[in-house]
Order: sequence, then C-alpha cells, then structure tokens
Amino acid sequence: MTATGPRTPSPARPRPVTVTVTGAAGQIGYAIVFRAAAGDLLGPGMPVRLHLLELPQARRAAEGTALELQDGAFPLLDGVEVFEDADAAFDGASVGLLIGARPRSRGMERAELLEANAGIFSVQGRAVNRGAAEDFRAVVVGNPANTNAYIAASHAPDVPRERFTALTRLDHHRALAQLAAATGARVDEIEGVAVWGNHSASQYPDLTHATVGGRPALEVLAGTGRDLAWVDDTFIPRVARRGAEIIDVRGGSSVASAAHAALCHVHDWVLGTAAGTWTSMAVASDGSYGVPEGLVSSFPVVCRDGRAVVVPDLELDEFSRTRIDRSVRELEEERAAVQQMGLLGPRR
Ligand SMILES: NC(=O)C1=CN([C@@H]2O[C@H](COP(=O)(O)OP(=O)(O)OC[C@H]3O[C@@H](n4cnc5c(N)ncnc54)[C@H](O)[C@@H]3O)[C@@H](O)[C@H]2O)C=CC1
Ligand SMILES: O=C([O-])CC(=O)C(=O)O
Repeated sequence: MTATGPRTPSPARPRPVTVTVTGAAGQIGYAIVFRAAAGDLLGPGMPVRLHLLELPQARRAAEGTALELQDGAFPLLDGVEVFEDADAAFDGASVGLLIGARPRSRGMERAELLEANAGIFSVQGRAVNRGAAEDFRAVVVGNPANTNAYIAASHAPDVPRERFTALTRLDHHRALAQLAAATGARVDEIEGVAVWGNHSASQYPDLTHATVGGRPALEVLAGTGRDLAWVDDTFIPRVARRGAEIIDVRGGSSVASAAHAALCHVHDWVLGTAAGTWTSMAVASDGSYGVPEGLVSSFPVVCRDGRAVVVPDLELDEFSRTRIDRSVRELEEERAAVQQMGLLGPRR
C-alpha cells in the first residue's frame, strides 16, 4: 500500500534515501519513524522514503502509522509504503532500522529465543543481499541485537560485513548520563566513555579513558567521594541493567530513548562523529583488542566518510580486560548456539 506516493524529484532536491524500518508498528518503530521523517536520521537536507515492514497481524497498525506520517506533512518525507514481504521492503534500501524481533515469552529458553530471532534475521539478511542498494547499512535494535546482526550478515555474503551493526548507543548514552549525574557535569563536558561487548547485562561501560571537563573522570569522581568500588558496584550495574530498571519503574521497556539512540547511531555513522570525540557502536570485529574477527561487539568508534573505525591503541587495565573478555565470551556462546542449530548463512 502506498500511503503517499513518491514525489517527482526536483533538480535542487537530493535523491531520497530509502529507509526500511522493521517492526514499524511496534513501540520503538512508532517513535522512530516520525523523527526520521523530520530529518533526525540523515540530517535536515536529505529526503527519505520510508518502507515499513510488519507482520501480517500488525499490518493495519502500520498502515495507520503511514496515514499519520502523511498527516505530519513532513517536507523531507518523499513517500511511505507498508510491506509484509522482506524482499519488497528492502528493495533499493540504503538504510535498515531492524527493530522488529521476537520478544522472550514466559518460560522461553535462551536457545528458543535465539532460534526464533535467527528465523527473522536470516530472512531479512537474504532480502538485503538480494535487493538492497550498494550503500546499504543497518543497525539492529531487536534483541539479542549483536547476534541478530551477526546472523543477518551471515545471510548477506555480498554485502560488506561491516554494514551490519547493532545498537549500543543507548548504553553509551546511559553511561554518559550516569557520569554526568554523579559529577554534576553536563553530558557535553564528558568525552571518552566507551561501551564494550554485548548489549546485555554482561556489557562493560568503561570510564578508564573518560574525561569530565578535560580531567580524568576517575579523578573527578574521587573528588565527589566516589572510588573504584563505586564504579564497579554502582555505575557499571546501573548502566548494564538500566533496561530492567526502566521496565520496573515505567512498566514497559525503553522506547523513546532507544529510538533516539538508534537515530544518533545512524546519523553519526553517515555524517560523522564530531571532531575529537568517539561514540560506541556494536560493529563486526576486525580483531581489535583480541575480539574474534566477525563477532558483532561494541567498541569505541570514530565515524568518518561513512565508516565506523574502532578507536585504536587504548590501554586496557586488568579489570577492563576481564570485563571485556567476559562479555565477548557471551557473544561467542551465542554464536556457537546459532551455529550448532544450523541457522547461519553462507558467510561465517
Ligand atoms: N538494543 C537496544 O538498545 C534496545 C533494544 N530493544 C529491543 O527492540 C525490539 C523492539 O522493541 P519494541 O518496539 O518495544 O517492541 P514491540 O513488541 O512494541 O514491537 C516489535 C514489532 O516488531 C514486529 N515484528 C516482529 N517480527 C517481525 C518481522 N519478522 N518482521 C517485521 N516486523 C516484525 C511486531 O509485529 C511488533 O510490531 C525488542 O527486541 C527490544 O528488546 C529495546 C530497547 C533497547
Ligand atoms: O530488554 C529490553 O527489551 C530493552 C533493552 O534492551 C534495553 O532497554 O536496553
């Protein structure tokens, strides 16, 4: 269904970018599409065409979202279409916001969750391989996000592996916000926070390279009476378990903050991180910091010319090394589980 048909391009207007949003009628999907249409994804000069992919039972809700997008009268919105078929939804797409996933239901084993999601992300990886644009790039939001990105990449052997990433920007933002609250600084006075590993409770939000107002964060924290034990016992678990805290307090999982983080992830990946700063993204490892090649693990990255490059040569103390290894081990276990179930595609 085309809610709004493509407009005729004018010479002054760049060619619109096709953005495929999976799970578009879900909570995060609903929060993200309006901001993408408003220019928060690719900047205020870039028109977008939205492809909303949903399950048949949520198609009508997606169609309703498309009608509302039309009612937003967004100047940058070139058109909206709703799909149930992944091949059609990814045809010509340059950006994928892979949000739709199978949630864990009561009593569901971890292996079942991985298997159910592998079904979804293998279909989508194959669809990307068949018909997405040359410059296609994706952020996987749907959990388990890192392994879902790995699975999708394995089914898209013709697409460079580094184009499939997973969202840990929300964890990065959570770490920034907690450090700001503890030190009384503004978030824009903080640099050098890094999130390593899996988007799960095993993640390692790392303050050892962070600065607050140009001073080492650990020194500034010490001035507030917060020592390394505070970092280990309070800061790290608070960030790593923030999703559960939000569910407990709000009565539902993170939605607007997750949508915001996914927009920031793609925006910075395409348009670049600000000079002298880095962010955190889960990217296919190039072997940096001993993370096995290909695993989609969170790293500190700098984005330039449309590429995300892992920040090199950071010194890791023993505590950091242990925490990173623990989270990477979990990623290896997830990969081994999907491999054993025969759910990976031709690229390993
Ligand atoms: N990486 C991160 O930082 C975060 C990840 N998440 C994850 O994001 C995902 C989405 O969260 P919500 O929007 O709150 O969930 P939701 O349940 O509200 O929406 C999910 C939507 O995906 C759709 N869907 C399921 N399978 C699909 C498929 N094969 N193709 C197309 N659509 C499909 C469903 O119909 C539903 O509308 C969850 O997996 C959640 O755990 C949530 C917050 C943060
Ligand atoms: O567990 C969830 O569904 C939500 C999540 O990933 C988060 O808030 O970090």
